[in-house]
Amino acid sequence: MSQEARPILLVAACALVDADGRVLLAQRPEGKSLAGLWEYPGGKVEQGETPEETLVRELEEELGIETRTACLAPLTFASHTYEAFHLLMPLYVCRRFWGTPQPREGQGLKWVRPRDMRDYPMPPADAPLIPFLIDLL
Ligand SMILES: Nc1nc2c([nH]c(=O)n2[C@H]2C[C@H](O)[C@@H](COP(=O)(O)OP(=O)(O)OP(=O)(O)O)O2)c(=O)[nH]1
Repeated sequence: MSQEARPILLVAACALVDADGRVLLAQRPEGKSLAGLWEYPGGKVEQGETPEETLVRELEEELGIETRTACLAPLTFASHTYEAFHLLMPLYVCRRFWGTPQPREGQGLKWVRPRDMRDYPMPPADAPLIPFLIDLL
């Protein structure tokens, strides 16, 4: 696919942080692209949504937790070219949420210290974001 034809895909992602400064990673289930890799919860920004609204929706759908747009602080972003699209992915930090994350879509879940994240294979867009979390936490 030529550079011009590759669309930009906007995906909002969230580093949920617990009281011990650990970040929740979710393992992409079998059958999805990038299956088995550990990612930040989130998803595609739908028409008419802000990225913050996307995250409030996705965190509820994927993990069964509640948060608010005001509880999402922008940290950094990924800009990465995949075969079929160019991913633009703002990464937010959320320390204030209600409920305990549940694997509602059959995904693996793990609370991980940022310095240990390199032990978890992640999509290529995600690894460059780890130092920002190490600095923050
Ligand atoms: N949610 C999330 N998606 C990520 C991360 N890193 C990364 O490259 N992605 C990519 C994977 C997907 O191509 C896209 C997010 O799509 P999605 O999570 O909403 O939808 P999906 O699982 O149905 O994806 P797909 O099977 O359609 O590719 O962004 C990440 O840390 N979190």
